[in-house]
Amino acid sequence: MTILDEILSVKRLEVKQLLMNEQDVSRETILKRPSLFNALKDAKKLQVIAEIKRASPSKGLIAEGANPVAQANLYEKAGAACISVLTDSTFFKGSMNDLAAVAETVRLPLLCKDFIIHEVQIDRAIQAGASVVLLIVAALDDVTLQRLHRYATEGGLDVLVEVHDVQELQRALAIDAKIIGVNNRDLRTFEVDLARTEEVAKQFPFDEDRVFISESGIFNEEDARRVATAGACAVLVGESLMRSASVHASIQSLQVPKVGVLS
Ligand SMILES: O=C(O)c1ccccc1NCC(=O)[C@H](O)[C@H](O)COP(=O)(O)O
Repeated sequence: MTILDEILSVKRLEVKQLLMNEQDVSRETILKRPSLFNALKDAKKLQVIAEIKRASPSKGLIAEGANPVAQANLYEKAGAACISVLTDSTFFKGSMNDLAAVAETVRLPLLCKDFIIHEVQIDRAIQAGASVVLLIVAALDDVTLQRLHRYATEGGLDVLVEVHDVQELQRALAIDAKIIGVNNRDLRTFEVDLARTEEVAKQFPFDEDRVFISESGIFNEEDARRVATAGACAVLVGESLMRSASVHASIQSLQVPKVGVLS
């Protein structure tokens, strides 16, 4: 059993619980946030999606006592383009309360980073103030992927569709995903390799309608330059920012010039 299988079995139980309380769920959101797609598309420099990450299956505790609101404020002041909040509690020690608290303070696009398998989780993300949700291709069959993508888009959300290889990229393109991220972390071995971004980039249809993001294992300017050279317009960064002594300096160092891939 892979870690993703383990996580998904917990998510199925969580969804059952959420559905028992479904009458509480509305798709109301309080604040309209800027579009993540536009923020990434128009920027001249590599953009940073800065993640609030207390712990992870691969690294254990990273910053257990971190205050998500204080961290999000640091990210916003340092020039992050989007804040990502890990809301899973079992494996990442996050929560929907973290997301809701961050939503009250920052005005940036806000990503609910979880393992979404059902519409009810999207409703909860909207309710907590998210403007972006993550759909992981490896976690979903094609029909469910398309259904959840449409549901989130119709709910006014941006959707980050995560892939690990070229096959998954083709599945993301088949549903016309606009924001596609390559996760550099192998969810079976936890091995991180930025070559994943480079491999997928070779088959990525760079055009005005799509943005390409590199996720995981970005620690320094050299990493940022490498994925920017491959065509990424943004990086999603958790651990290195959570451990950074100067979030401002770290984020600034990742904002390297974007490399034009459009012909
Ligand atoms: O981080 C993990 O160990 C992990 C394990 C299994 C599934 C997902 C996992 N991480 C989620 C993420 O996508 C990362 O938090 C995100 O890309 C940031 O990665 P990093 O900068 O390496 O912390």
